[in-house]
Order: sequence, then structure tokens, then C-alpha cells
Amino acid sequence: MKHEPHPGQERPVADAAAIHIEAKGLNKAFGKVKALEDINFGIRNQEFVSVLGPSGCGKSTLLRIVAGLIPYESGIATIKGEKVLTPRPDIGVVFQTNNMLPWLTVRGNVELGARIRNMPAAARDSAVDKILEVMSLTKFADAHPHQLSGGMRQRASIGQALVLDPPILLMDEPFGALDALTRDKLNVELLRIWQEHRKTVMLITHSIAEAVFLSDRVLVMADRPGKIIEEVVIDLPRPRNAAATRAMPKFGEYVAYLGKVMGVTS
Ligand SMILES: Nc1ncnc2c1ncn2[C@@H]1O[C@H](COP(=O)(O)OP(=O)(O)OP(=O)(O)O)[C@@H](O)[C@H]1O
Repeated sequence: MKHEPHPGQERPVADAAAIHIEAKGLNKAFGKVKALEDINFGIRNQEFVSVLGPSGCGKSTLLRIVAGLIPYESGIATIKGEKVLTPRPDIGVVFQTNNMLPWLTVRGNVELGARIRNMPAAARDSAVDKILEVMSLTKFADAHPHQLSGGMRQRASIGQALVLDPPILLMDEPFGALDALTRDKLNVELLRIWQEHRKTVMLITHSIAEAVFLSDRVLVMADRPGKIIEEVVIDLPRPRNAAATRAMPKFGEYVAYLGKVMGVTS
């Protein structure tokens, strides 16, 4: 695997080269189904890495292992050098179907993590206000989930994950259930948040264009058993802008190359 720094990548903080998320020789089976075999990768502090692959290749399994949500058989997964055993407060997780409780308002849902961690009320209120603003949900703070559009619900889910300001964000197809236009808009919002707050991000996606637009690096998985078969450094300049970045010839070249690797284009 290639972990050396690459051109076009700004590293503003001193420990930016530190590996935040790492897997070495990771294996996972569900009964006779070998979901993951010999997975090796590292994600650096503040790096944005996407994982692409066909349905069933083990992407969600990998993310859940890194999140400390499911056990694994052999090899090791680490966060900041510590073996992953259980969920950690320095990791925010966003899933495809949102985790919002229907009887709570948007504010009530977004502040859940802060309440569970016993954040003092004043700090909690100001953290939630800030997140609602960042996610453009201030006007909907008192609405209930069923009153929101799909895109707004996913923004609220991202808000839930961000409220404790975790340095690491794991996202499992967060925009998979949305229409293409809403998805493009949320891609731009996610990029803005990442550019402002610089988190270490692992994003699972089925969209090649989404992966190229957002990422510093893309890992491609194949199935049966789930393996990483390719790693592509996305050397597009940052900050990225939807129209300008997508119009770059290099953007099209990355999309075409990844399509070829995944067998979706000839
Ligand atoms: N709890 C489970 N019990 C049994 N088998 C499972 C379980 N979770 C996942 N699997 C199997 O492990 C393999 C990998 O599943 P996983 O959900 O990680 O794939 P994925 O790449 O995320 O798929 P998708 O893109 O469709 O979400 C599949 O064959 C799946 O059927």
C-alpha cells in the first residue's frame, strides 16, 4: 500500500501525517461467508478517503469494525494507534438511513450525543446552535423528523455525528437514498464542512464521481472475499468547487479510470 505524502495535498497541522485509522491483515467472516480478507490500509489525520466497491464486498462491515460496532477475527484495526474494541467518543458515525428518534425535534436529536456525554447545558446549547447553523437547519430546530425532506434528515444525521466535534467521521453511504440533485448539494456542503473543520473522514460510497470530487484518496474493493484491489490518489487542487472541479479533464480521467477498475466502463 502507498502511504507516502502526495502532491496537491495541504497538511496544515504539525501531526497531519499521523495515521488516524489503520487496518492490518484484517479478516472477518459471518459463518461461512468471508466478508473481509487481509484488509490493509491507513488513513492519515485530516485525510478524506472514500471506499468504493460493488454491493456485498464488505464496505459496511469494514466501517462497522473501524467504528467498534462489530468484532473481527484476526488482524488488527486501530484508531490513533489504539486497538478498536468498542465505539469511541472521538468518532462520529453517519449511516444511510438516519438514526433520528421520531418523537424528538431536530434540536433534540442533534443534542442527543452531547446529553449522553453529560456536556454542561450552556456548552451543549451553543454546540447545537452552531451545528444547526452549519447544517442550515436553524429554522427547522423545532420540527420533527417526519416534517423534513430526505436531504434535511441526512443533514440532521450529520449534525448528530458532528455535535461532539469528533476528529474522525465515518460515513456509510450517507447520501445513497437521496436524489441526484440533493446528493450533489450535500456533497458540496460536506466538502465545505471538511474544508473548514478538517476531520479525518472515511466515506463509503457507490458513486465514483462523489468519491473523486470529495477525496484525497479512493480505495477500491472487490467481493468474494472482500479485498482492497486498488488505491488511487486524487490529485485535484483544493479547495474544490463543484463546477470547476468537475469540469477539469483530470476529474474525468479519474472517474473513467475508477470505472474501469470497477468494471463499469470498458
Ligand atoms: N450480520 C451479518 N450476518 C451475516 N452476513 C452478513 C452480515 N453482515 C454482512 N454480511 C455479509 O457480508 C458480506 C459483506 O456485507 P456488507 O454489508 O459489508 O457489504 P457492502 O459492501 O457494504 O454492501 P452494500 O454496498 O450492498 O451495502 C455480504 O456477503 C453480506 O451478506
